[in-house]
Amino acid sequence: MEIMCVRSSFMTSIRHECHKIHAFTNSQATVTRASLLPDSSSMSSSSQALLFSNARHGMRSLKSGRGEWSIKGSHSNSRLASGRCNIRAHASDTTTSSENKIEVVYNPQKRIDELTMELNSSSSMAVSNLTLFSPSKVNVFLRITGKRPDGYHDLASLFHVISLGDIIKFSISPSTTKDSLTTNASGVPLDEKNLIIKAFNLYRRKTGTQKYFWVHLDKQVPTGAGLGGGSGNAATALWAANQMNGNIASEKELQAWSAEIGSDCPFFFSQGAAYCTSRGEVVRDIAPPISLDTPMVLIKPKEECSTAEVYKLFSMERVSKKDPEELLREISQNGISQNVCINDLEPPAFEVLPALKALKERVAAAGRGRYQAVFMSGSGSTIVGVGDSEPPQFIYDEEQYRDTFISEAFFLTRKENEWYQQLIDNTCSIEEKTCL
Ligand SMILES: C[C@](O)(CO)[C@H](O)COP(=O)(O)OP(=O)(O)OC[C@H]1O[C@@H](n2ccc(N)nc2=O)[C@H](O)[C@@H]1O
Ligand SMILES: Nc1ncnc2c1ncn2[C@@H]1O[C@H](COP(=O)(O)OP(=O)(O)OP(=O)(O)O)[C@@H](O)[C@H]1O
Repeated sequence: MEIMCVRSSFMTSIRHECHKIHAFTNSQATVTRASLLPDSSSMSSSSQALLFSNARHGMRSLKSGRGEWSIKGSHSNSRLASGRCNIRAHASDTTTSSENKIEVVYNPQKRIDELTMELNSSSSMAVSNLTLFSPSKVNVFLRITGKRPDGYHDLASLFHVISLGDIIKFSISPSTTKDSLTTNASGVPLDEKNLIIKAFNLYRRKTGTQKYFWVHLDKQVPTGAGLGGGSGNAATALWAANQMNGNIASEKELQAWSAEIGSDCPFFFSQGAAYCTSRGEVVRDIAPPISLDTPMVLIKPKEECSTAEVYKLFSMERVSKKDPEELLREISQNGISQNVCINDLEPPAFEVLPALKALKERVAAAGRGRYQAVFMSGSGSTIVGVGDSEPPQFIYDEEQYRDTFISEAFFLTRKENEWYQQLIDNTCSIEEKTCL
């Protein structure tokens, strides 16, 4: 018997599946012993800890008066990149003389595939509640190739979705006149200026639909960070509105419409890695050029960078001469390196925020040999170190960096007809890498 669960609802699933074990062994008998044997050798220690703790909760909640559930296995401290989440569980019914063992293999990716198929087969049915992960992005390189008459700049950039993201809960509102938005974050507008509300207005205008929404935005991505958090929210809201209206628009239509909200929005309708040109809205999907299990650290000082202000200070005299197509080829063939991670917005951003230049230089110097590349994302103010999930020690030690935002992240992709999924415990899994 093979039973699978989705990682994000691991605890619920394990409870459910343990009930099945119970029923399978003997519906009258009390299952008195079960053990979980995680395939721990291939999991990172943080994933193991989480699985062990969730498993314990699941088991405890099942424990009958006389029953005893236990978990076997031990944590390994080694941090291993490939995070298979298969777990083998043996349940035995010791009220009978024979040991009745069942193997339960938790294969999260298979479960995700299964759920996706279910969703696809009912894709014309509108849902009334939806919770989605809204990821952010980094610009692995960002070349500015010209100034346009409309005030925007032409760019050529390798964008990649990353695992740092917000959680957004959507439901259909009884209102026929307005959307309602709440959030945990201060400083994020809750009115028509919010990119989520802009996305709903756009969706209704384009499709002629009349549904209004209740939304709660649980913000984890800092604003003014060059991580496109707001743009990701807008793309996620368009996706949600479409789901809640029976998927009447195609992904391509959502992508094209989203350019009216912001230059970064259409990218989120790629599958996670894309070469973007024009003002950012011309999106060419590419195979992820960097291994998805490559860790990175995001370091953002408390000061924000305004995108408009950075572009205002930009000058074509300070740009790199490297051909962006060449940069893309190099990274696809040889992987990420400091040479390819060029961001033409660094000079103007460092003018807006002089301390950012020093931060980038210090991270690069302190992490030499540790990070394959250190660069600024978008218009700043996030500095990204690729190759390690920890910042250099001075970030923790020095008073000036006390309110610095620090997060580990991984590169992330999605499948067609599916939205991005949150990585459990922010840990990359090998299944996600092979499902591309
Ligand atoms: C820096 C990047 O994040 C790189 O991905 C993007 O270029 C910015 O994209 P975004 O935040 O979606 O930007 P938008 O909301 O479209 O534009 C904000 C402001 O940035 C400037 N802007 C933006 C994009 C672009 N290609 N050229 C520009 O000059 C414009 O002054 C614009 O008024
Ligand atoms: N849903 C939203 N989430 C965050 N900010 C929003 C949202 N809607 C509107 N905003 C406004 O947009 C500003 C920029 O936020 P955002 O997180 O997109 O910045 P960013 O990371 O610099 O984006 P980009 O990389 O696209 O330049 C915020 O200061 C906020 O006032």
